Amino acid sequence: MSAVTATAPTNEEDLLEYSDNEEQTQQVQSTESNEQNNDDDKSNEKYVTGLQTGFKDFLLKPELARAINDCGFEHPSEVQQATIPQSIHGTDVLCQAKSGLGKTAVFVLSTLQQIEPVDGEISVMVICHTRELAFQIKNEYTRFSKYMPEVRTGVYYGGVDVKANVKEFADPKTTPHIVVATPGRAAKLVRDKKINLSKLKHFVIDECDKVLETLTMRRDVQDVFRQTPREKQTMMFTATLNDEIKPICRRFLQNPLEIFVDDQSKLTLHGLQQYYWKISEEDKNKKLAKILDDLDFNQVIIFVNTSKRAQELTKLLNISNFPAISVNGHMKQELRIATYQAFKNFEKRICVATDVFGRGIDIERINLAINYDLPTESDQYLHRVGRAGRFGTKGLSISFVSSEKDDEVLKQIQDKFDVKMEPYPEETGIDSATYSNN
Ligand SMILES: Nc1ncnc2c1ncn2[C@@H]1O[C@H](COP(=O)(O)OP(=O)(O)OP(=O)(O)O)[C@@H](O)[C@H]1O
Repeated sequence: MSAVTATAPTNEEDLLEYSDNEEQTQQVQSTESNEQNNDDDKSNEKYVTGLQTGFKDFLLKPELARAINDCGFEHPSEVQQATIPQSIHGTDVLCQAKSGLGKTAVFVLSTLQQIEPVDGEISVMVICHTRELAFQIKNEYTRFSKYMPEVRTGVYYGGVDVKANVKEFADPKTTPHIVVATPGRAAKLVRDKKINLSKLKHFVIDECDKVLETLTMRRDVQDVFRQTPREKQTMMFTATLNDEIKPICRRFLQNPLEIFVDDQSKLTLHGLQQYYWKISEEDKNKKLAKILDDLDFNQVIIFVNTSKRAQELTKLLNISNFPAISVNGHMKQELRIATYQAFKNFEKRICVATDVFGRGIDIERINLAINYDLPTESDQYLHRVGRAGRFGTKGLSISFVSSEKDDEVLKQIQDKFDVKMEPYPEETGIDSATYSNN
């Protein structure tokens, strides 16, 4: 991980001039500014650096310090150490750091540290790409603002009646100080003039590469961003950030602290064993059943590429006595959130999901991620398998490879992230001690 401070001037016009085909080149004046971050390069194997910085060194509000303690966080992770000292003072941030090492806490703690809640004023806006992730981030705010009862956080996403949202924003006593939203719903509320962002102080985009790469989402975010004051803190986070998307991110930022993982191999999760299994499409169900029978997993997430396949596979698993649930885009919104919650609460151990669950979702007990369908691009693979092995824990991923296209993607994954995936050892199996955290 390397950190640089960058001068990336932006103004409202810059954003208005956006063109989707436009490639912007930023003149970045970068200086290696943070020795601690340079040291991190060498200790990348560890998720907490040897410096043993404690959360108390950040001099956070006592209410926050107590909540952190209640969460059982002992030491800040590498990315938290590299980012929080500046982000709590209002510096803009563009941060890439590997999956599961606590990027969420960076913006949740930084914004809660700085917030001075005023009735009727929205201070913080967090945008992310899926409804489940918005819901999860809202819960993180609830967890960390436990001792700040005056702070209200609300979550807003499509698929639910907008009227209830509008009612909340109409009354200063119920208007949230912190809004967590998906781009479409946030833009709708802004376009219909139902929310007032003129007092906004912090703007956060989680999974920023995904949000800004997808044209509809990017347009929605721009519409929302334009309604916010120029003077504010903007922070962006992701595990994957390519060179095409960086300049687009920078357009929203002013003099940001930038943390990048220059060497993609460092994105590999060290606690995660990764296997592939070359099989035909027809054999997938049989082999999946074998894995579920043979392995001693805690919770498993099985990724497929379409909602229809998710539904069919879930049905089949249930018929075969593997009690499974599914989260996919073909479900009613309330059921999607309820299912996410049930899985998070360990009520079911097997979840079949599309990429709705492919990024950001944090379920502690998942120690097995299966790509029943391999994703079509390598970055998405990294996000998916990162659902297992959270925060330096052990985990296992198995990816079915069943077409020429899959072969290509497998090669890209191994080259890009410099990871040597082994064929799944069907005969010998895998010692559960190597992927189980019990
Ligand atoms: N300092 C810490 N000590 C212990 N646990 C932590 C700490 N920071 C974060 N965690 C926990 O680690 C898990 C992963 O954090 P989080 O979801 O923020 O990761 P992330 O970096 O956003 O990952 P992704 O890129 O997959 O979205 C969460 O369960 C979180 O509560």
